Amino acid sequence: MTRTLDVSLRPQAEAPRPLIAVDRAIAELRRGQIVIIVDQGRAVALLAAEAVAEESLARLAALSATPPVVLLTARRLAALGLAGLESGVARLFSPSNFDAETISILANPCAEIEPGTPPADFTVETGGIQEESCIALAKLARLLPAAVIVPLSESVPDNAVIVESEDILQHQIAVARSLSPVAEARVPLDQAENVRIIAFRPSDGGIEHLAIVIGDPDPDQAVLCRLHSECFTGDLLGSLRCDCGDQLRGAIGEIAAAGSGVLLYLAQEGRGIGLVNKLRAYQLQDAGFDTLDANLQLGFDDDERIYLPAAQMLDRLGIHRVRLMTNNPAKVAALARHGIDVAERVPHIFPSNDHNQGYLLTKATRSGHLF
Ligand SMILES: Nc1nc2c(ncn2[C@@H]2O[C@H](COP(=O)(O)OP(=O)(O)OP(=O)(O)O)[C@@H](O)[C@H]2O)c(=O)[nH]1
Ligand SMILES: [Zn+2]
Repeated sequence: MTRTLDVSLRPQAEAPRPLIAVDRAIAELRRGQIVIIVDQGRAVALLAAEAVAEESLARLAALSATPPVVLLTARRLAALGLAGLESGVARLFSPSNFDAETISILANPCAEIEPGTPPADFTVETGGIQEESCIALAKLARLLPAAVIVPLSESVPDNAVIVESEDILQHQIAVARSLSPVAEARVPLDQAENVRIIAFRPSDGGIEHLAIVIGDPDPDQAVLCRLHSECFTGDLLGSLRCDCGDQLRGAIGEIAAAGSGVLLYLAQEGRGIGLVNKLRAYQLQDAGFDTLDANLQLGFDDDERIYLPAAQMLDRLGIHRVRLMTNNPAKVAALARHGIDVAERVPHIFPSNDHNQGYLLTKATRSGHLF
């Protein structure tokens, strides 16, 4: 007798305090507000570089006896041709103090201002845990990974959100672990009639991921499975810059033809950098960078995704062994690390077009994708 997936929906668990604090900090940062980050009792006031204007920079500077420090990733520093750091986050000091325009040039290769040469008289230091958590927060907020901080020497501004470094650095993992199914509905698709969509919500109030369950997968067998990272442009608009639309519809068709399986629709737009940053990466690609170098120019790693959310969803669905449809060996390795047995990698290749040939070639030659 075959078993069927048994998903019990539960009321949403109350979020632990650190998850709430980080979620609030993300929202504040996205609104261009100052957030306080505390590490071992030391507090800094933080603004996302993207949100810096003369006015907000002056508000930040007024909170401290020492001038603002710009934080950039080692990737962005290298892209700017400034003396390097192997990895991690750099603290930049300027004897002439930073103005908003300089910060924009430093943070954003797509800045709408005349891209002058950034002043060369910076001092660069390696940042620690606190600085890394500041950049991690900007990334969680799907902003550019660049920030401005001051050590807090005045009292904390009214209503400021205060968050611990450690809570920021643990956030992605804590959020993934908190994912649980909150809604389920039957949604017949043109390629597959017997389909259920199950929404998984994290307890921090963040974005949901979806499991698209096709047919009745038997959890005692290796389940045919696709992990699909959200791509607004490819999935919804049929963009020719990538292969995502074909891969999404192709996976649904192949799973339906095989009888059953699961597609996880993961909220990881732009390999985890968010839609706005992906559009910036496209602008850089039109200026000659490939898909990986465009990420690095923006200060990101080439791929910012983690697969704990996917493993957690599979676990909640009672699926522990899969046949994974992917060309990306890193996905196979990541799922295995998180305790899912990948019995087989099933290639998931579609024809290229004039617009995505370079993109696919880069994936094959530089990202280890197997075509
Ligand atoms: N940052 C960035 N993301 C992109 C770009 N083009 C597509 N994406 C995103 O990449 C994700 C899809 O990942 P891919 O690298 O195409 O493929 P994969 O998921 O690693 O591997 P497969 O399982 O073989 O498809 C989606 O989230 C897209 O939004 C780009 O130029 N820059
Ligand atoms: Zn895409």
